[in-house]
Amino acid sequence: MTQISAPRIGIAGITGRLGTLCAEEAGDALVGGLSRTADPQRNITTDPAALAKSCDVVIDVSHASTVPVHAAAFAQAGCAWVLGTTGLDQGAQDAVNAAAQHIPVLQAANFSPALTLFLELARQLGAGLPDYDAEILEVHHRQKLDAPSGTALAIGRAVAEGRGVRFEDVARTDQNGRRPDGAIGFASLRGGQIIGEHDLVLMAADEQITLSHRALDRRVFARGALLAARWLAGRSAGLYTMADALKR
Ligand SMILES: NC(=O)C1=CN([C@@H]2O[C@H](COP(=O)(O)OP(=O)(O)OC[C@H]3O[C@@H](n4cnc5c(N)ncnc54)[C@H](OP(=O)(O)O)[C@@H]3O)[C@@H](O)[C@H]2O)C=CC1
Ligand SMILES: O=C(O)C1=N[C@H](C(=O)O)C[C@H](O)C1
Repeated sequence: MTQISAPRIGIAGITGRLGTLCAEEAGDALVGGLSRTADPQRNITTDPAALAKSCDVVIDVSHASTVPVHAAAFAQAGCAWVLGTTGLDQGAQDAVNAAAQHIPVLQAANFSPALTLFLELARQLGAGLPDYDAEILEVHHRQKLDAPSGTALAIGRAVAEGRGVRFEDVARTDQNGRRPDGAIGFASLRGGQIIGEHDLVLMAADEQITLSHRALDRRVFARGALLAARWLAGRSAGLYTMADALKR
């Protein structure tokens, strides 16, 4: 691994809510971005291969449908990839895993430092309270496209991992019928301009515990994405997490 001291950064989804903030946080390190509409004056292209050639690392906060194409282009160019886009289907996730054989990829549904620690606490709660009913509630702005949020799914995976069960066997998004033992349930609310709220609730007959996170400023994600990009550029190929980047 050759750590790059001042990596050149590109942003996929640069015109979006989070992409705009990432561009601001990148400052002079920003090389350009990806959009469905090119803007040569800002070095915004529609071609992922062209962006990747001019960058050491791309922060990707765009749309799940772009993931397979980005995976192939960035792997081909040898460009590091910080992937924050959520709503990936299994095909897109397979493309991410394949790219990580060739380039360093840091995938995080949530770039917040506190939320990253939340995942570790969720794992511990899952392990320590294996028989409690686990429910995850997430609330987001009215424009959000995917549900449950990527973060909610990551919290659910952490609880399942703590319990030593396959997430796919216990995840429950449909609340109809009697609650199966061991299920990990999800509920989503959409409205207003809520930046991102996540609660993990573990319930027994005689007590309950709630772990809560509230994003108060979307910039927390942008700052985390930049930290991840600077940490990732120049690393060996592999699939990394936000927890890796935050290790002291
Ligand atoms: N990891 C994290 O911490 C966080 C992750 N996210 C995730 O980042 C992603 C972007 O979020 P956000 O910035 O709020 O979203 P926006 O919709 O504001 O931005 C996404 C951008 O992606 C581009 N895009 C490319 N292809 C498509 C497509 N088919 N449909 C829609 N947009 C497309 C659009 O740019 P153009 O029109 O110029 O092509 C758009 O502006 C989401 O998946 C979200 O869940 C969000 C917050 C935090
Ligand atoms: O779309 C958003 O806004 C957010 N998406 C991420 C997710 O799906 O978990 C992270 C954050 O909650 C904001």
